[in-house]
Amino acid sequence: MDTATKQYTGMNDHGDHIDTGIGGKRLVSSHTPPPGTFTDIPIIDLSDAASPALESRREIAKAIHHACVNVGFFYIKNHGVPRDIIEGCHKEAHRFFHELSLEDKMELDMKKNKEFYGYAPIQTQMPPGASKKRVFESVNFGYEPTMDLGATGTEDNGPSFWPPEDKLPGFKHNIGLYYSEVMALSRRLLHLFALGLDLEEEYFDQFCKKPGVLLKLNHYPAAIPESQDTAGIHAHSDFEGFTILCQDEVKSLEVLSKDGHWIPVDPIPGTFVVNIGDAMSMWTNDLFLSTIHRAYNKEGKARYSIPFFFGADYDAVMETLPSCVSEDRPAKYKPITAGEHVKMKLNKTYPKTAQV
Ligand SMILES: O=C(O)CCC(=O)C(=O)O
Ligand SMILES: [Fe+2]
Repeated sequence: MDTATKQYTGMNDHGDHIDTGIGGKRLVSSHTPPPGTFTDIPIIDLSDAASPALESRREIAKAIHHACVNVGFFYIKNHGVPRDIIEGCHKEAHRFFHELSLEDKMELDMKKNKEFYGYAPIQTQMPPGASKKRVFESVNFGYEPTMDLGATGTEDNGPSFWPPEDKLPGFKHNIGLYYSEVMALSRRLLHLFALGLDLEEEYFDQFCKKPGVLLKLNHYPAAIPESQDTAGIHAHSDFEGFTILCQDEVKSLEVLSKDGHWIPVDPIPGTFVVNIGDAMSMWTNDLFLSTIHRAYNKEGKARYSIPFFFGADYDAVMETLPSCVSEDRPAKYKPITAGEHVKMKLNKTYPKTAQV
């Protein structure tokens, strides 16, 4: 098949609706979008994110707020993460997936880690109890205060599985450089979210002392040996507060618009994609959209992506934000700790008996 016209065949999410992670339904339209339909993901310039002028910060916060309410996805440029550190992280992702044997990778098997850190392989067979195969491989690394310049303590949320230094020298160091940068960027974004929501700029800091964050390396191979499957990740919303996604140059990612159309989120050099996750949607009483997205192999090429999921401290109680409730908009969600919410989702996504 011509790769340019390759159809989406990978996963069973092409019905007339998709369930969100928090009890809602999103329609999927079978019609092409009418002319004038919003199909662009906004690009927000963060050059002034740390400007001493409150008005400049407020301008950016307004643009972010608008994107969160209307799309749930936006690109950020001039985000401050050095290019060589991003390239270094991509290089390490490549080394992880190609220089380690499957046996080495399985030493880090996520099924053996209480916190869902570690490696999850491609599945060529449907595992018992699973509703979907996992047609990509990935590895997750949890919060480490040594990789957080804003850390106020020295505790992690449980140890990650890192590949041994003699197997992949320099891996942890280079991933750590990227980790620290996206942690710092996340903390800047939190201030902008707060400002846009008419809260004190530092409002979220109290809930993010030992945050539930996860850096994930994804590899979607060009072809899966002995399988008809194409690599991809099925339509889903992310669980945490928000995600900072670093893509390579291969086109693959799509988001479901409010009116039910799949919109490409093609890579733009020098940018990250930010998307709202379920926790932020709950926290804002559904004001911010945790948008359904998927990635599949449209170009017939191997692809790597690096999402960084940012969630509040596991013991932080997410109670609907004061600026997001009103008489016409009563609170929809009961208070829940960020940990309870995320663990419930992770348990469903990666059951210890059958990873999906
Ligand atoms: O690979 C991508 O572009 C998206 C990955 C993703 O959505 C995820 O890992 O949650
Ligand atoms: Fe995702």
